[in-house]
Amino acid sequence: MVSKTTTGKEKVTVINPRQTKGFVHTEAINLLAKRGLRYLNAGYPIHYSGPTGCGKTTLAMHVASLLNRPVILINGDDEYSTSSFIGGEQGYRKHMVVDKFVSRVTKVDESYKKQWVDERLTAACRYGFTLIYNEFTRSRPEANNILLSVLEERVLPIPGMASRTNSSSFLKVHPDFSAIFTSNPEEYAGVYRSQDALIDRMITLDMDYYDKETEIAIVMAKSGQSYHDADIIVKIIRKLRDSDLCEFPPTLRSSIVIAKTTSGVNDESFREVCLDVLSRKIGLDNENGLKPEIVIDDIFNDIFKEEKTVPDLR
Ligand SMILES: Nc1ncnc2c1ncn2[C@@H]1O[C@H](COP(=O)(O)OP(=O)(O)OP(=O)(O)O)[C@@H](O)[C@H]1O
Repeated sequence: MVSKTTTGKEKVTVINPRQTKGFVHTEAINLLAKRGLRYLNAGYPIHYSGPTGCGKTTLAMHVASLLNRPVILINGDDEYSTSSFIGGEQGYRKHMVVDKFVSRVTKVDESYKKQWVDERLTAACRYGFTLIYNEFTRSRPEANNILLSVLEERVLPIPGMASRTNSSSFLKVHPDFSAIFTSNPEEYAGVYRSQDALIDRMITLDMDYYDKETEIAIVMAKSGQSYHDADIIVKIIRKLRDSDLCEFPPTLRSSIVIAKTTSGVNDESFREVCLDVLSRKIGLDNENGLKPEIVIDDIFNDIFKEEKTVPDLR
């Protein structure tokens, strides 16, 4: 889907998004993309908020590709500070003039200048790229504060840059700059509560796991499984997800892994793969005291009794 380039002298990696070949379009996905584009085109940042593995990042990349601008990706991180986003003065640039105009006399004129290096937010604001800030609540709110004026006043304060460039310490945000945020409201470890002022500046579009037909279409596209087998895999995952027996509800990712590592529901390793992928989600000491094997076999029995051909699962 992406090809990467770097912006001029900066070390920032820019992704040139293209329409993905494997990207699945269904009514639910197209509607979320359309809603997002509506606000982005009106100049507002958007925020896809939903549980782990529901498809936020893939959707954000797809929406960004529709904007047809290069993309800069930031993944939220607790270690980030403001300079991780805007950049800073790094190293020196040496300027040397060697003058040999008069024979036998060499004049050397050397000067050193500190060199400003843009980081990702500065590059996106300067060139009008699309910023995808994935899982932004994993960064500390103090680090994210820099975004407040970018999103509202469309200026990026860059302390320290003015002295070097003799220009203003504010960068006017390019009119083509757009921002797409993602976060997981259910995550409680390693995340921060986002400041209200930041949330207030973006349009939050809530996501949930996709509907069954969308999940089947994605599993088929990712694995090449038949509709019949993708349907059964998705049923197993959704039953488990809705059962309240899981410590970590299985996601679309689990369906894709099972579909990609087996030849289908008749594969002799199918049950084993399901157990490998799903046991930790169920939890070894789940509250109901049920062993993962028992939970999975119950779900298999429920699902396969509806099927005409019951595969040999053991
Ligand atoms: N529309 C789609 N077309 C094809 N594949 C998709 C689509 N949506 C999601 N997927 C696939 O589903 C899986 C999960 O999607 P994604 O990584 O976007 O979820 P996420 O919500 O960002 O996850 P996390 O919260 O863990 O970051 C990925 O393998 C992705 O390729």
